[in-house]
Parts: sequence; C-alpha cells; structure tokens
Amino acid sequence: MNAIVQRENLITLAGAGVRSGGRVLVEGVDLTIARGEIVTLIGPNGSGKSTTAKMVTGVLKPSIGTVTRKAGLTVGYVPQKLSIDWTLPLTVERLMTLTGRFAPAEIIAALEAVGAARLLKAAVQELSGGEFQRVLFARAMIRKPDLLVLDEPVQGVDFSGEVALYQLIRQIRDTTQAGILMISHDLHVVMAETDTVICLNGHVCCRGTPNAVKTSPEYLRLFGDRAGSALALYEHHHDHEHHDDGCVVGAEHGHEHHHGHEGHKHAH
Ligand SMILES: Nc1ncnc2c1ncn2[C@@H]1O[C@H](COP(=O)(O)OP(=O)(O)OP(=O)(O)O)[C@@H](O)[C@H]1O
Repeated sequence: MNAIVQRENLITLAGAGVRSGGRVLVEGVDLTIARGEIVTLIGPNGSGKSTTAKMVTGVLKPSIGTVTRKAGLTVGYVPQKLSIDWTLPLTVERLMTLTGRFAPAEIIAALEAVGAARLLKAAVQELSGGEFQRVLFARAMIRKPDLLVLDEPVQGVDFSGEVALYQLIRQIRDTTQAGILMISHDLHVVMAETDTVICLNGHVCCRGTPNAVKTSPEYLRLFGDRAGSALALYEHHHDHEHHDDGCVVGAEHGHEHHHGHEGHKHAH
C-alpha cells in the first residue's frame, strides 16, 4: 500500500509556441500538469504567460509543438478581468448562474468551499478584491473541473489577503485534487503554495521547485533587485523556517505541509 502512485497527467505541452502576425509570442514551452499539482508561470509583462495559459485552456492552438490533453479534460478558468457591465446591479447569486444552471444548494456549496457563503446576496460591485476573487474561484469550481487555470489570482488584493488566497488555492487543490495552473508576475508569496515554477521570458528561462528557481541565475537576471525584495518580504513575514521543499522545519508530523493561519505571523 506504500507504493508511490504516479499521479495522472492532465495536460502536456511539448515544445509548444504561438506565432502571430509574423511574431513569436512564446516558444519552446514544455510543461506537464498532473492531478493535484500546482504549477505557476512567472515572468515579466509580455513574457508569454497568458499565451501559454491560453494554449492550456485550448483558446489558442499552438503553431509550433504540441498540446496533449487527457481525454475528456474539463478546464475551469478564472480570468484576469471579467467583462461585466458594472453599471447594472448584479448579486453574487446571479453571477454564479450567468454561465450555467445550478441548483441553489450547489451554488451555496461552491461558495462555502471558498469561505464566501455569506456573500450569496451581496452586490458584486461592492465586494472587496479578495472577496471577488473567491467568488470567481467558486464560479470556476462549481463545474468540478479537472484543471483550474488562474490568471493573476491575487490582483487588487493586499498582502494578507494574498496569503489567504494562496492558502485557499492550496486547499482547493487538496480537497478536489484538481490540477492548478497559476499565472503570477513574480515569485513573491506564490512560492509557498506551488509545486513547480516555470519562469518565462518568451521561452522557458528556468523551472523547478520555488526554492530552486529563486536562486537560479536566470531568475535573478530576469527580476534583478525585485527578486531579492520579494524574497525578503516572503521570509520576513514568516515565524518559522521551511525545508527546501517548502515544508515547515520541525513540524510535528515531519514533512507535513503547514500553512494554516495559526502557523503564520503576517503583518497587516
Ligand atoms: N492576440 C495577439 N496578437 C499579437 N500579439 C499578441 C497577442 N496577444 C499577446 N500578444 C503579444 O504576445 C506577447 C506575450 O503576451 P502575453 O499576454 O502572453 O504576456 P504575459 O506574460 O501574459 O504579459 P502580462 O504580464 O502583461 O499579462 C506580448 O508581446 C504581447 O504583446
């Protein structure tokens, strides 16, 4: 019973790239997302993160290389921006049903799973950045996708809200075993909750565990001083040390992940 179970691959990109209008938007992308795995794409503006995510969701076909999906793969997508007519009143409940019919109990369960059940009747326009993101996660997860793609999931959220959202993303992964692809501008706190980081700059610059990437010369060259300050911020706000794989040093159950609120001290 102790055999290591190979997790099912959901999607594989091999040498994938997109050309448009005589330009290469991104190329040479090799990546695999397995069930229950969190993969994060980082890179500066225009480095090809969204283009790569679009190849994963299937919105864009690769013009170079291949994309192979598990048969019947379902993908949930949380966009960077939602095109909503912000002048019309819209409740969270209504937003949840704009793109599909769901029973009230399903909607409540989806909101409960992201800690947002109390927002059911709230006006979308009045939500905070973090609350809005939670509602968008619920909207994507209600379809129980195999793979969840999150484009800049913490935009417009303050630092403590950001930490809470990344914890929620990990919790979603733990409870649903969905594969998760995240897009982020830089490593920052994202590194605490991700299995594999892929650093893009028109092509794959470097990849590996967050700890491997944060010390790689390619990453440091790309992000320069920002890399150091993001790291300092990350380390400053923790009251414990991590093993190289991100687990807490001295955690009671050995290498158990421990990212609950009680284990952290975060500045507010
Ligand atoms: N539809 C398109 N047609 C032509 N060029 C595009 C198109 N979409 C994006 N690009 C270009 O492709 C490159 C990669 O863009 P992409 O949106 O993937 O970058 P990104 O890393 O997600 O950037 P950001 O962090 O700013 O969101 C950019 O140079 C962009 O201008």
